[in-house]
Formats: sequence, C-alpha cells, structure tokens
Amino acid sequence: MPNRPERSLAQGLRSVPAGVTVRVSVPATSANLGPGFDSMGLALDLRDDVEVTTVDEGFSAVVQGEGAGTVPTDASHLVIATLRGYLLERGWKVPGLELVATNRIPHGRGLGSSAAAHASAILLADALLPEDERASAADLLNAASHLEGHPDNVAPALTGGLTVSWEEDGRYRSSAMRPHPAVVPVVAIPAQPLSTETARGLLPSQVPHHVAAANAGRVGLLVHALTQEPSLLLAGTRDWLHQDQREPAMPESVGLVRDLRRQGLAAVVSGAGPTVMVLADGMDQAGRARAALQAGLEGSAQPWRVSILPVDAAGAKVETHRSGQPISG
Ligand SMILES: Nc1ncnc2c1ncn2[C@@H]1O[C@H](COP(=O)(O)OP(=O)(O)O)[C@@H](O)[C@H]1O
Ligand SMILES: N[C@@H](CCOP(=O)(O)O)C(=O)O
Repeated sequence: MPNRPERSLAQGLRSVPAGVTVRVSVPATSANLGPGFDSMGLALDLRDDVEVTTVDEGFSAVVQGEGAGTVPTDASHLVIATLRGYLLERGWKVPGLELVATNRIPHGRGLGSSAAAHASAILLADALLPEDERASAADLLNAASHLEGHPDNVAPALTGGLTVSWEEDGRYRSSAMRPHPAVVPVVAIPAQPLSTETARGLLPSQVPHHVAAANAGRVGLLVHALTQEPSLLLAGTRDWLHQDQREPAMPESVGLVRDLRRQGLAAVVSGAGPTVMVLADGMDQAGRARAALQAGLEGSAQPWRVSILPVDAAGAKVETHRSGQPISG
C-alpha cells in the first residue's frame, strides 16, 4: 500500500514515506505588549511560508528573504532540526527532507521569527504524520512553546489575533481574543538585531511586590483596552517589568518608546526588542504615530523601516500533499 509507514526494527521508529509535501504559513507576532511579559501576544500581517518534501535521503534547505545567506541550509536549519526532534519524540523518523523557506519576518527584531520557525516545524512534523497520529491544537501549542521557552509568541502565531497564555503544571495553554477593530499596530524595525537570549539575560531574577502588583493591574487594563476600549491603550501598555531593564541593549528603542508615550501614543518595545511598536487607536492616530516614529528616528545612525502592520486574524495555515493527491487544508 503506497505511503504506509514502515517500522524500523533497528530503532523501533516508524518512518514517514518519501514523496509527501507539506506547507505552512505562520505570521509574525509581537509579544508582551507592554506589561504582559511572557503572556500577551498579537499576530501581525507578515508571514513566513515553509514547504518541506520528504525524500529518500539528505537534509537541505533553500532560504529566500530574511535569513538568506545567514541561517544554515543543512540538517542544522532550525526548522529541519526541530521537526526531526519532534518526530523522534513521537516515535517517528524521516529519511530525508528538502525545505524551501520564504521568510518575511526579520530575525532578532522582536517580531517572533524564532517562534514562527518553531511553530512551523511542529505543524509541518504533525502534518507529515498519518491522520490518526496527529496531535491536538493544545498539544501543538504546548510543544512549540516549550521549544521557544515561553508561549507568548507561539500562541498568536498559531491562532492569530490577540492571545493571553499561561503555564500550569509544566504545560502551556492559551486563550485567543479578537482585538477591537480600531487597534492599528505601527512598527519601527531597526536594521540592527538583538537576540532574545541577550535581552532576557538583562532581566532581574526578582522584583519588588509593588512592581509586580502594578504590572498585573495594567495587564488587566490592557486586555480591556485591546478588546473593548482602545482609548485606554496608553495606560494599558505601561510596563515596569522589562523594558527599562533592557535599555542598555537597545537605548535608542527604549528612548523612542518614552518619547512617543510622552506624546500620548501607546508605544512599547515589541517582544524582546529592538523593534518599537505603537498600538494606535484608529487610522488617524496610526498616521500620527507613523509620522512621530519617523521624526523621532531622524538622525539615527541606522536605517529603520516604519510601517503600519495590521493585526493578523488567521494564524497558522497548513496544507498537505501526499503522492499525487491534491493539496488539502
Ligand atoms: N525562519 C528561520 N529559519 C531559521 N532560523 C531562524 C528562523 N527564524 C529565526 N531563526 C533563528 O532564530 C534567531 C532569532 O531568534 P530570536 O533571537 O529569538 O529573535 P526573534 O525576536 O526574531 O524571535 C535567528 O538569528 C536565527 O538563528
Ligand atoms: N516575552 C519574551 C518575548 C520575546 O519575543 P521575541 O519576538 O523577541 O522573540 C521576551 O520579552 O523575552
């Protein structure tokens, strides 16, 4: 029977057959949104598209767009390595893979590129398995979040929209909400990257009780502002937990956030930075935010890309193609 997995007696692993193609499209995400450190996230309308085809042997990647020329193109490519690791955990192996990535999410800018890569790998691996072996959406979220180390990017990348995520007994969970249609994200993306690992290394291991309490209050307000009352976004995006602490690694970004907030705009550091994002209340304010970002960046030593980046409501999309059959969603 074509495409039936074979048992590898040597390793006790079942093998995904050659000739299966799966595609995934995953959006960029902005995590934290001010006070919601490691919990809040928003999907943005900018996508990485990744296709893998199983082959008889060898692991290779063709990378177009962001990361081309810098990320590995062999078995150590993040998506290939993650996909194989996940299959192994599930008791499966793949003899070889050809991967084609069309990347639009810039790397190391706080827009969730590594979360998109981890989510892509888990979704692709899952789609390579027979239907009766597929994991639930909750299990996929949990697996990808563990790989990323925190769920705030992975959750909106999978579901789209606005998410709040949490961890309970070692398992990551998330709930998705529809942001108010007036909310318009405006981003300023610098040329110079900053790794999330470096930015996380700047955070203190403890904070005073009153700081934790103040941030918790603003997260509650943030959910209300993002879903019901965008006029409260400036107050709802106030943070004391991580943005100032990371200033040494991105002084320009944190200074810009302060400057914009003094002008009444709900500016935040996107994820671990250094991208700056304004959550504008309507298109008029989004236009003012774009102009304020451009003015604030005049004279910067590096180029910045300033643009409106609308909310993505769709989240991740997966397509599978098995030996001559049409692609199915
Ligand atoms: N699509 C991808 N393909 C391969 N590697 C990737 C991809 N996206 C991210 N990475 C890896 O993750 C790193 C960026 O991760 P990180 O520092 O967490 O920043 P980000 O805020 O973009 O997620 C890149 O430098 C690269 O090594
Ligand atoms: N909560 C994390 C979010 C990291 O997001 P990224 O897009 O920068 O990877 C953090 O702030 O460290």
